[in-house]
Parts: sequence; C-alpha cells; structure tokens
Amino acid sequence: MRVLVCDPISQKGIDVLTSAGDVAVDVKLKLTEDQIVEIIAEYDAVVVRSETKITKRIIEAADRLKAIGRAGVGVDNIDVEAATRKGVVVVNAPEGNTIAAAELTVALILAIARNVGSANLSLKGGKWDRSKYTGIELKGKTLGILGLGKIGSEVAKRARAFDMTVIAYDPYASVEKAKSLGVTVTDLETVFRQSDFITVHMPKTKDTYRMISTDQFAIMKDGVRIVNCARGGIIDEQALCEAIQSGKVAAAGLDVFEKEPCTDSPLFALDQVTATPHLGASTKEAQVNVAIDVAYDILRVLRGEAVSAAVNIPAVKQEMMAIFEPYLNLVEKMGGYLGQTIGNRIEKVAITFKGDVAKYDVTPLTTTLLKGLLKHALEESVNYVNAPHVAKARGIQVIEAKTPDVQDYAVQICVVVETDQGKRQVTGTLLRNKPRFVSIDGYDMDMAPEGHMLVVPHTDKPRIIGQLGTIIGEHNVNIAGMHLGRKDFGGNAVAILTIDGPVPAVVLTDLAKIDGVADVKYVNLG
Ligand SMILES: NC(=O)c1ccc[n+]([C@@H]2O[C@H](COP(=O)([O-])OP(=O)(O)OC[C@H]3O[C@@H](n4cnc5c(N)ncnc54)[C@H](O)[C@@H]3O)[C@@H](O)[C@H]2O)c1
Ligand SMILES: O=C(O)[C@H](O)COP(=O)(O)O
Repeated sequence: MRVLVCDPISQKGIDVLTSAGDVAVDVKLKLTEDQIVEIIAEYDAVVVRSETKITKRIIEAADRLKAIGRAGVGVDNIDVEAATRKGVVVVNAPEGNTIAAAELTVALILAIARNVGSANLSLKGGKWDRSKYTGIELKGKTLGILGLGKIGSEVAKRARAFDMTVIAYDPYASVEKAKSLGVTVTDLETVFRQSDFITVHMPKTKDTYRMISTDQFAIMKDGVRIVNCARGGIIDEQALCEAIQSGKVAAAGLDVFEKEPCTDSPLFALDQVTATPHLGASTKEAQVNVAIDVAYDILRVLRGEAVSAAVNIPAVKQEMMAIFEPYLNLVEKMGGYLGQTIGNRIEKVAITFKGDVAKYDVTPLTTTLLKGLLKHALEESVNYVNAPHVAKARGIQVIEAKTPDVQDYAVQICVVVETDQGKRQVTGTLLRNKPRFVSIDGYDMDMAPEGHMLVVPHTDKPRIIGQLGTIIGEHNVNIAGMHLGRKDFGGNAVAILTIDGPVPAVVLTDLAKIDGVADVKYVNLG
C-alpha cells in the first residue's frame, strides 16, 4: 500500500502508517494540481491538511485510491462528492484540534481587546505610546458565539471564566447543553444587536457564506469586536474593511481568509486588525492528535474495517444493501423533509419501526434519518457514520423503537421530532419499494416524497388553494402535483405542492401574504 502525504503532518502520524508493515509513505509537499494528477494513480491513500486541494480532476485520475485523509476538521478543500461517486472514503480528524482552535480564538479576543498586535508593532517601531493603546476589559461584556459546536462550546467555557455574558446562535444547539455551559441560545439578530464581541465557529456552507456583511454590521453595537477562527468567507471581507474604516467595528481578529494563502489584503493595512495565517490548529498537541487519528482511520479503510470519522460512507454491510436500500432512501427523505421544515432547536427524535423492517438491525436507518435531519445545518460534517455522535454531542435524545405490529401497511416508519416549539411527525412506508409519506403532522397523506416541494400549512377555507395556484403560476413555476390534508372542516390544513424546479424566495414571501396561510417552506428532496 502506498500513501501520499501532501501537507506537513506530525511524524507521529506517519509512524502509525509505516508501522503497519505493509504501508509505504511518500511525503511530497507543495505539489500543484497537475503534479498530483500525474502521480495519484500510484497511491492507495492521500493525506492533506487545508493547503492542498483534492479536486475532482485529481480524484478522477486516482485509479487505486481508497481513502482521502484530512488531518483536521474542515473538508472544504476536498471534493467529497467526487470522492463519494468514485467510492473513495474521506476521513477527517474532527476532535484533535478543538482546544487549539478555541485557545487561539481566546488569544485573538484578548489581543483585540487590549490592542496587543498594534502596540507590539508600534513599540518595535521605536514608539513608547501608552495612551493610544488603552483597551477594554472582557469582564461584564457580552460575547456572541455563532455556531455552538465543539470549538464554540470550548470558547464559551473560557469566556465564562473571564466573567463574560455568553449568548449564541446555532439552530442545532441543544438549549439544555447550552444552559449547562452558561450560554443563552438566542436568534441571530439578538446576537448581532447585543454582543460586544462576536466570534464565528460554524462551517462554511452555502448558508453561512458571507452571512456577516454590510446589513449585519449595521445592526451591531457601535464598537463591536469581531473574531473569525472558523473559515474565511463567512465574514464578507470587503464589508468588514468598510465597517472598521467607518468606526462601526472597533477591531477584528482573523485567522482565516476567503482566499488562502492570503498575504495581501486591505484588512492588513488596518491597525485595528490582528491577523494570523490560519494557525488555529497549529499547536504541537493538536498536530499530533489529528495526524494519529487520521492515520489510524486510513489504515482501517485500507484494511476494510469500520472507520471512526468517515465523512462519506454508509454504515451498511454490503450483503444487506439490497434489502436496506429502499428503506435508506425512505428515511433519508423523511429526515430531509423534517430537517428542512422544522427550523427549530431539536430536543428529541423518536423513531418507531413497525412491521417487517422491525426484524432487522435498524441502526443504519436511524443513522441515515439523523443524517437527513441534521445535514442541512451541518453540511460539512454530518454523515452516515457520525450522525448519531453529532446528535449526542448536541444533546439531542434519540429513541428507537421496534414492533412487528402494524395497522394499515406492511411496513411503517414513524418519526416524531420534538423541538422547543412543539412536536412534528412524519410516517412513511414503501410502495413497490418506493418511498411514500402516509401521514404528516397527523394529516393523512399519500405522496411520493421527491424533487421540489412547497409545504403550505393553512386554515381550511375557500379560495386559498386557488390563490396558491395563481401566485405560483404568476412566478412561472409549474405545479406537478398537490396533496391536501385536513383534520376538521374549517380547521387547520396543509397543502403540499410538488413543483418542477426550485422557487425564488419571493414566491415564499408572496404565498405567506395569503390570508389564512401560516408559514410556507420550500423543501428539496432531490
Ligand atoms: N482556524 C483553524 O485552524 C480551525 C481549526 C479547527 C476548526 N476550524 C473550523 O472551525 C469551524 C467549527 O469547527 P467545530 O469543530 O466546532 O465544528 P462543529 O461541527 O463541532 O460545530 C459547528 C457548529 O456550527 C453550527 N452551525 C451550522 N450551521 C450554522 C448556521 N447557519 N448558523 C449557526 N450555526 C451553525 C452547527 O450546529 C454546529 O454546532 C469549522 O469551520 C472548522 O473547519 C478552524
Ligand atoms: O479545519 C481545520 O481543521 C483547520 O482549519 C485546520 O487546518 P490546518 O490543518 O490546515 O491547520
């Protein structure tokens, strides 16, 4: 077996690989994409950090590649979709650098509170300037954390030790877990409005890309201080520059940049910016942790064993795949539907498997359902293997029940999700091995869950359905099918429309204006 290491990792990780006996390691740093394409066909595994990009072109040229290892958390430099399509397992090391990143975050918070970076430069430039660098204390200030995951939680603990009030926005954080950390979970706008310091700890996804820009800076406190040790691009760099120049933002601590390496940025000309070259994970301890973790998982993949931190593999034995595939498809859609319509903090997920399916080990189904449910907030890291672990870490209680008894169908899978806003439910079955939803939030249904859908809860009264059709038609969107559910005449009802493509946000806004329509959600089940 041959493993190519493209970014500098700890020798301890390389030792783990070579001590396996049948593994040879080549360390080749700073290769271009072309150079990797040329040699990748000779390797069974490749290991990177954040510098080297493993692109679709590289993966397509990788004829015997079985594993891509990321000695760290973020896999945004790896084309995971291309790897999955090619059957290459992507593994990462999600926990080994948590403390390192949290500690650098605290270092930057302190540095920008006390002007450490600029005072250091000034003194080394020959000036003894004390009054210019008067700072502020952390005690009594409010820290707003965006993304209360592993690193966000560790930052919260440390901020509490500085007597800061800590508030956080994270649609998937458990209120209970946050409470135990002394953190108040709130909405995004409140974090923007109330914080003296804001620190970012979520993955870069299409939802988080540039989620802090001009409009968000405008509602923040004057003199707010901003830290980003997560991913460049979550904060709009141009808007940040302007907010600092206008005095709205007093200071920023930045470890990550939209384009890396980044050695030239208008931000670097500002005294108020303290910047580090993506050093969050760069401690001796973290580098040993992540290199060892990823090396063991690479070996497991090469030996065909279960891995502990896979990003893209289903945890179902090959021989069970034919039986499980239709069920996996069904639960993925049930999770995806709930994940896209709930939008509230999840406290509990109860899944009941009824009928034939109950005779199997349903763990992969529960895992797949959780993946479908959670992946919309945690795109970067939730997968078939780690979904239960992710749910547990967020304090989400998962209850699995099985019974051979069924009522109307040979197989029924019923999911009830409890959030801080109440309960939501979906029941599904298979019809000719294809998924069907037979009940949603207590409404009887019979629908094939696929493609693009609009979910419109409303009051059961005349003219609503007509108006829905008119507005959707006016936006030139074709309705392919409609399913209606109601409990009582004149009471609550739901309309689920399948449509031929995605809809612009304005359609949802216009539909929500119809008298009697409660809320409208767009769902894409692929
Ligand atoms: N600077 C560095 O060297 C360094 C080191 C380690 C990790 N990181 C980065 O830090 C980030 C966090 O890592 P982690 O290990 O804590 O990950 P994590 O998965 O444990 O936590 C991420 C959190 O973000 C939340 N989240 C997702 N989408 C959100 C949204 N739209 N709004 C608010 N919250 C949202 C999730 O619910 C989750 O709790 C990642 O981007 C990772 O790549 C950077
Ligand atoms: O996602 C991560 O783990 C960090 O961004 C660290 O990246 P690095 O391994 O390149 O330091």
